[in-house]
Amino acid sequence: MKLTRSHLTVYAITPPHEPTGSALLNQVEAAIRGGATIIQLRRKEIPLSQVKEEALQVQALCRQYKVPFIIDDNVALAKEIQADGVHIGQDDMPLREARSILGDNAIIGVTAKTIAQAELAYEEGADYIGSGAVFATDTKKDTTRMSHDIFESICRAVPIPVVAIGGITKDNMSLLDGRGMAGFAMIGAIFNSSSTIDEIYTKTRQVATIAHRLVDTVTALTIAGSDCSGGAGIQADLKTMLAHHVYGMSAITSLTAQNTMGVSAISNVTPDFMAAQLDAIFTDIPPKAIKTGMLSNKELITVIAEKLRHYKATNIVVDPVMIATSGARLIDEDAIETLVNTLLPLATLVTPNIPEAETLSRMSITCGDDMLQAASTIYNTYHCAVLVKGGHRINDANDLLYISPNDYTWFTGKRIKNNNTHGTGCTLSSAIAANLAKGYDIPSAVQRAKDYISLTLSAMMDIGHGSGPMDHGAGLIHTQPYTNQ
Ligand SMILES: Nc1ncnc2c1ncn2[C@@H]1O[C@H](COP(=O)(O)OP(=O)(O)OP(=O)(O)O)[C@@H](O)[C@H]1O
Ligand SMILES: Cc1ncc(CO)c(N)n1
Ligand SMILES: [Mg+2]
Repeated sequence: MKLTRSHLTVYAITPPHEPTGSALLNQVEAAIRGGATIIQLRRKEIPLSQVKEEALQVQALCRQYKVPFIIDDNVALAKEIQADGVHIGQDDMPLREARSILGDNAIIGVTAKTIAQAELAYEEGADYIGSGAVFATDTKKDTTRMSHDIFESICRAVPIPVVAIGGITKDNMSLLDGRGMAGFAMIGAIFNSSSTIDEIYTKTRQVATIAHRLVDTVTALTIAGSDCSGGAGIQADLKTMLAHHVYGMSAITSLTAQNTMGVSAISNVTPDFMAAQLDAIFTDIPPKAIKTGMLSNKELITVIAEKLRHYKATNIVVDPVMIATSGARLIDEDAIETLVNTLLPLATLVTPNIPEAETLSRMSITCGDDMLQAASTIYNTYHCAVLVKGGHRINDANDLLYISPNDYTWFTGKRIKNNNTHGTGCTLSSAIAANLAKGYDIPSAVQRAKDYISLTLSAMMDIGHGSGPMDHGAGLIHTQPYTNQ
């Protein structure tokens, strides 16, 4: 079987001896049904005669589910039963010898703890690398823990996929976000001799959901204006998506000549050109989430709404941009009705700041209770979740997420004493879209976006003569373990 990168996402390794017999087979099957993408038989504490019998049984199961079957260390056994491949450590049979025995079609994985070992393994024809221990582990007593920076350097050093191994659990996997791994090799996070089959299935589902979120390339699209100074608009959006390891694309609605002092000119694209941009994107690289920002006129809004319906776009975050931080109007007065009537019905979430929420709810907002009332009105009118941002007028950092009348949450953020807040709204909404693209639910996506914007503001970057932009790179998400899964 030819190895693909996605085979390595959920790498389930059997425990060294327990369980055995049918219990082992039942647990392996539950793991595969739960989302294991590759199985390794690693039975360090079982007599060789029994391992062969087990290997044939587990192999048959893997063949049934079309999941690669790898044997740990034992090249001869892998050859004898024609397993899909082997995994060899630095002290096992040399790679070239294993390759000469198993042939070019076998999958050969190699453990590497340094860049040099990884590079050598790649040069000698390894199909993937296993590297760690990325967390403290009790499975291999002699193994030392590897820093995540070293692990990332190994991932970046070779073009073949690298699997993280060592002490991985559903609770710590996200700490490796952005490190470049192709998957997670796990033993105890999946298998346990005292677990029921349902428990194995559930545990595997949990780690598989997180693993896919962390390793799959997800795409997101921003449909917004260009801010030539880079602080807001699609520039802020694309930097934010990159920081979340999401592949960002952009359909530009307007060009603005803008900097930290204000907006001096605006040139809108034509509806036909907007349609062409959206067709180009959706017919080739469908986005998993959409963020809309500056939408200056009703003609553009109409064509955007039509195309989002046509392509059945999902995870649509509408940032109802009306006035720039510098005070410039970014939407025609007569376009607001089109925005609320044609786009908000498609929205997963709308993210107004205080003035925008006042416009959408037709009420003034001077306190937290007003924010709640306005959110409720917007929800009842447009039937989408609402995030009313505390922003510059109420409390700067406490936002209200209103999902339904009985489901609303205050997201408090520490007020960061930084006058450079150009593009905070754009950044927050595109961070939410990036997290929705990665599979997070709305509350988790909002929390992670708040975490992110706190990092970009705390960097205290200070450029431009006016209210400057944030440092989007400061929030590179692997520099900060996220509080929620
Ligand atoms: N000084 C600050 N400290 C911490 N968080 C902040 C600060 N200022 C804004 N935020 C947060 O940034 C996010 C964007 O809110 P804001 O009200 O700035 O949106 P906006 O007015 O739409 O921004 P923009 O000017 O980019 O359109 C919100 O989560 C808000 O709580
Ligand atoms: C292009 C653009 N979009 C959105 C905003 C809102 O900050 C801005 N200032 N510029
Ligand atoms: Mg805004």
